[in-house]
Amino acid sequence: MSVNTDTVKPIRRALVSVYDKTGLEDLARGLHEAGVELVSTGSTAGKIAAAGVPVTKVEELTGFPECLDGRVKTLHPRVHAGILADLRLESHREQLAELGVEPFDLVVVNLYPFRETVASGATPDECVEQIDIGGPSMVRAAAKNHPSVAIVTSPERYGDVLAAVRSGGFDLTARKRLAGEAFRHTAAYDVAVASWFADDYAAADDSGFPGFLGATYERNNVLRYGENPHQGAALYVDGTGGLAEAEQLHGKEMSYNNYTDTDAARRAAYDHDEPCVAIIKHANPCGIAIGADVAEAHRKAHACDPLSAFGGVIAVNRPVTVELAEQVAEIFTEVIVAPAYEDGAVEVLARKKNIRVLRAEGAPANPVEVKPIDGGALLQVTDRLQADGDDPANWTLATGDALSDGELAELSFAWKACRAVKSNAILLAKDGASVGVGMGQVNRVDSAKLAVERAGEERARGSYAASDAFFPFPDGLEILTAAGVKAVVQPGGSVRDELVVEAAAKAGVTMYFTGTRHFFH
Ligand SMILES: NC(=O)c1ncn([C@@H]2O[C@H](COP(=O)(O)O)[C@@H](O)[C@H]2O)c1NC=O
Repeated sequence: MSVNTDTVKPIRRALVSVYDKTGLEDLARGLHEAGVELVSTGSTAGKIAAAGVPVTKVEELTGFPECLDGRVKTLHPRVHAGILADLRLESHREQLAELGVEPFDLVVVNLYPFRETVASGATPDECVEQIDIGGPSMVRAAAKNHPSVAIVTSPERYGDVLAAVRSGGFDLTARKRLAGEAFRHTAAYDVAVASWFADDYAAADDSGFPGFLGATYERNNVLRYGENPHQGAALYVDGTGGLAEAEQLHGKEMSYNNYTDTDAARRAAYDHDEPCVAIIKHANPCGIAIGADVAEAHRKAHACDPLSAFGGVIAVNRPVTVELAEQVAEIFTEVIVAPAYEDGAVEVLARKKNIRVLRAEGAPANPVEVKPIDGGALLQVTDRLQADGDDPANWTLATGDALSDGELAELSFAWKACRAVKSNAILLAKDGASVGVGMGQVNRVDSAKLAVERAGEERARGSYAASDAFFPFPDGLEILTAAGVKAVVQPGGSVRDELVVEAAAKAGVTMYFTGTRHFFH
């Protein structure tokens, strides 16, 4: 970054008050060596002094002791006038001189660990005690007064501070950027506090939904474009890891559509406890399968619809083996995402220049989903196969012979895999693999036709069928029975269930009701 020497402001006096003392000693030493006078609070001053660096305690400056267990330390006009004086104004400079207050050129503050304290399961009183008051006041004051003061809120910036001090100070552009970072820091902090009050400590009702929805995201990177080339787009992260912060081990930059498909792929693959591979295009599975290992699961998933799998996004719920990598390297694939890669697997995948290889640990974990709508947002608890009806032990046999354990496992796989398909969804499965998927149709009959057509006569016969929602009429089901499916699982609950059950019985097909629906839009 080029420095504008006209606006560079030398740093002669610094106020340092930090909870996280990482890098503090080196910072203090560096500032002192550059001739900067240091003023500091309680244990920060203690650590600086212990490092052999001269430091003035805030209480010497204010003439008032730190009190109330640290609740009042820096909340004093001698501190805040020193931070807030606009040194461009003669009147402010004169008032400081009259009051005997010396200005600060640099403020270094980081805040009490409120979020971490809540996450540790601390008592409400302990959490409240970790709401920093004096720190944000100083940070906001210094950020507001960036024409005169530089504000630093992260130890990661200490290197920049020392470089700036040695070269004469920060210029206005740098001080503005630091002020922006500082306001983001306090804004995120306040959102965390307000959310804790709204979610937990002082929830307005027992609906389970907070009265206030606050979220803070940092821009991670600007993407080439959005869903289409005429739409600008960028990726933001919330600091919880997941796909948004996945490590890219190889390949071209991720696109907007790569992210949405990879998200859908991980959602699908992690629904299964067994080694699973999901191949996704336009957020729908063109193949999903479980296997003894991930290579077998991939072969089965790919066989579902090899034509559509071209240019797909693959999610794996186990480490990628070299065997799987060899298979994937043979097929044009946009993205592969997995929790880990065995030695040599990335090298095999990297033979293809364009495939994006991502490592994202753990299953998708967002407990709630927020969907923007015009003028607002919808929030819902994330669907994670958590309903009673997702366990075959709770299914009701609506008609036909009860399935054996092995057959029930097949039907259960179809039920889980069907959840990954956009509604209206019908999925046919055999041997732990999808063989025909009917997705995104505006009536269930067409979804059934699509699933049967994609499976082909041979694969449809004897397959296990799942429907994400009930059959409103027998017609959709009849497409499946005519194709010779062995069993069907569906939520049930239609006013015409009786007719649907009758049609299944007539065809000699076993049908289970789950009592649970899995719309996915
Ligand atoms: N109350 C105050 O006047 C006050 N002034 C600064 N602090 C915080 O005290 C911490 C540093 O304290 P110490 O130097 O004692 O470790 C910093 O995180 C700072 O944000 C304060 N603490 C909380 O509000």
